[in-house]
Amino acid sequence: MTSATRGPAGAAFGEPDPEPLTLDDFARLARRRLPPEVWDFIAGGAGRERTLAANEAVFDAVRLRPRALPGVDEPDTSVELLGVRWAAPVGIAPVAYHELAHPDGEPATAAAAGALGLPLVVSTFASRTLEEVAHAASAPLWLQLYCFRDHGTTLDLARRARDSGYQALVLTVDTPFTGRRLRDLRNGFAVPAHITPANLAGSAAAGSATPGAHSRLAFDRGLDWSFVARLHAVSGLPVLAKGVLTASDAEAAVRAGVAGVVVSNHGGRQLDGVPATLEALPEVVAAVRGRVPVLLDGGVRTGADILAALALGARAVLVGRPALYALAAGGGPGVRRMLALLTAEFADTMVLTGHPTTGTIGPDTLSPPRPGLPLPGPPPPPGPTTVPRTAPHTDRSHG
Ligand SMILES: Cc1cc2nc3c(=O)[nH]c(=O)nc-3n(C[C@H](O)[C@H](O)[C@H](O)COP(=O)(O)O)c2cc1C
Ligand SMILES: CCCCC(=O)C(=O)O
Repeated sequence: MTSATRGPAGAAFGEPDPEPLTLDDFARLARRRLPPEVWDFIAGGAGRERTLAANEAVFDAVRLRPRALPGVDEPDTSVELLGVRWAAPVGIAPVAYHELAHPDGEPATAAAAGALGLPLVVSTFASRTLEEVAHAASAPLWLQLYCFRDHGTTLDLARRARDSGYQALVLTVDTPFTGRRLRDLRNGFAVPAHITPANLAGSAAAGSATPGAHSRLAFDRGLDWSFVARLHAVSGLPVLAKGVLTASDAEAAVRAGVAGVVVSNHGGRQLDGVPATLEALPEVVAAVRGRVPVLLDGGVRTGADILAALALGARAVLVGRPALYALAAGGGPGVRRMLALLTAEFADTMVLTGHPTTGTIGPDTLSPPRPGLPLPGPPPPPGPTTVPRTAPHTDRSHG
């Protein structure tokens, strides 16, 4: 990454920004524009940031198998998720506080994603109300949920999502509290006072501007898998689990009735030292055995990365930081351009590997792992998995 005083491609500070051609270009532009502590909050990870680095490094180590004279004219990049067609197998991951990147916030992101027929997962910590985001959207919206100690707050969000036309809920299962993010601790990072979690206004969970401290006070650490059924019961919406990295958690999620699993390490922001998501994907895909779709997020930065994730069994991927970087670099039009670049790269990669549709992308699209490279191996053989017992279905609300 270039320093804050150098522009993309080494342009000296003060020169006009060149047109971004890659997602990495958007990151460089964002870094120049954002206050350093906001950049650190977005870009950073937990602990020594080993998992954060691994997410991209494992994608970088993938080697694709090309197809000579592929005979593919216009590939069909679309996929179907929960009965709905996405224009390409990529959506925007739930990311808190889009207003940190640009005052237009989540509605701008939603409009950009909608223009390309791609979904947006709205965060519990969105800086605009979920109703306002729905108003700006024209492609599927899902709502990500954290479960607060006051379950009523979370269940209300689920009902509001249903009433506003959201098509699914995404329960984040890797965050009993936010991880130890050393950059934020060193910077004393707090969300600026004018940016608030709009959907929590007036609730007991509205809390403080310091995400780490707030999560330790407000999130329900006693949550168990029975909450999946509870969310479905109050909203009627399909519920996906986000933050699954192992076969046993995948099995627990499927038994709890999820409609999908998102292989995620929260962008390296939770437990430092866990595998890169592409490494974890084969184990989860093998455990899920096709019962529900598997998505992946973490480190996806090119169209080839999307292809690699699909080759190893993901139905679709989500991008997190690139959305905020593009928003910082160019508002809604920036996000639109970022998504257009990513999907165009993916379409090119489909042609060059000989795939007319996403359905044919399989493991034979990748070269086998080479010794010494951190590449995902073949999925482990199916076998018994240890599943934590799901607690009886009780209402655990405290208020
Ligand atoms: C600034 C920031 C805020 C995030 N906020 C949330 C959130 O509110 N809920 C959630 O489930 N995940 C959140 N995530 C994690 C993302 O959903 C996603 O897992 C991760 O960013 C994917 O990795 P990528 O950024 O490398 O694409 C956040 C990530 C970032 C960078
Ligand atoms: C309490 C805000 C949590 C946002 C989040 O999930 C993240 O920063 O990774």
